[in-house]
Amino acid sequence: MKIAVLGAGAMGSLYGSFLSQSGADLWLIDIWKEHIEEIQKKGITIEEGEASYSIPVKATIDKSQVGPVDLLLIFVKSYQTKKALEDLSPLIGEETTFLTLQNGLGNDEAIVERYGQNAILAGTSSFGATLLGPGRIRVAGRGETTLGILRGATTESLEKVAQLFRQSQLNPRIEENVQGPIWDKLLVNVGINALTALMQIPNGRLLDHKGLLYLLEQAVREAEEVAKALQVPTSPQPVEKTKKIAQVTGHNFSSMYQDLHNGRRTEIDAINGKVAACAKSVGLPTPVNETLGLLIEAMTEVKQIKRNRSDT
Ligand SMILES: NC(=O)C1=CN([C@@H]2O[C@H](COP(=O)(O)OP(=O)(O)OC[C@H]3O[C@@H](n4cnc5c(N)ncnc54)[C@H](OP(=O)(O)O)[C@@H]3O)[C@@H](O)[C@H]2O)C=CC1
Ligand SMILES: CC(C)(CO)C(=O)C(=O)O
Repeated sequence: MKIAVLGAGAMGSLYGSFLSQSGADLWLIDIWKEHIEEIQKKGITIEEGEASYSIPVKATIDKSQVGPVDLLLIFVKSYQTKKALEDLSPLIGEETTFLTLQNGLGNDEAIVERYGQNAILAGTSSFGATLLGPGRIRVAGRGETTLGILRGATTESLEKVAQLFRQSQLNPRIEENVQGPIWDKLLVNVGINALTALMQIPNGRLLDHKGLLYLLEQAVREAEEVAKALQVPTSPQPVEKTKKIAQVTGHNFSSMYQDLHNGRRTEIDAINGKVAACAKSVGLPTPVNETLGLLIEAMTEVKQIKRNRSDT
């Protein structure tokens, strides 16, 4: 199978290097020249626990070098998705299947809007990774990959992708309705990410303060009500699950904390912002999610974080 990963950051490099070990013809594509040049020279260097190892992977900034692929895995940040989908003609043929494992809502819609004629898969990843520098990532933890059909794909093609993920130690789990796990993950991010970013605290500290815990619970409950109204089959007890994850990842800094800390934009629009937007469409109030969205937006301005040329 010929595969391209668009967005070779923390997660793209992790998935790309693992998938390449299954023998797939795999390409990493990114806009960051220095990173790609380092991968071309040394492969992806992975730190995991005390171990450090390198996996050779083909990498390029030039899509025309790759040609049409069977599977295109999108791993840019959610605010980069629309722009990243613009110029994919060298990679896309009639048989190309898209796959998004990005966080938040709206990535799948953006792919459907532009490439609705192609087969599209979606899912979630509970692996964790950080980009350390050009050609180098740290795998923070291994988890599982949920996979499901969004549009146009056959169960055979989904199983073929799952089989490849199995061989690549990416622990796939096929889901009948993939919106369920996408929202399950969203509910956790809704409760943890913005609050930790605003307070500049690790995840576990949310549990130590009555007020923060209240806001976490309210944000998740509001989003749960929206999911119910939209008839998304989420798992039970999302508030308890979110608190448990805050506890288990107690010393970790959330991705939104890290983005703000590193002077980057956040995925707030695809997380709390999208919950608030979906709520409006079904006539539900989401005051806590709206407030968190406004505060992160203000913080982004206060820190004078600029949009990249790759963002929408
Ligand atoms: N990191 C994690 O542990 C997890 C992340 N996720 C989700 O996965 C997604 C990716 O996250 P992550 O890997 O951390 O993000 P990163 O920012 O590390 O990686 C994204 C990469 O895509 C590049 N990029 C941007 N636009 C384009 C484009 N048009 N074409 C090619 N490459 C482009 C970026 O370059 P530049 O930096 O120059 O913009 C960057 O190198 C997000 O939705 C995130 O929420 C999900 C689970 C865990
Ligand atoms: C689960 C959690 C909150 C872990 O930090 C996460 O997914 C994130 O930081 O984006």
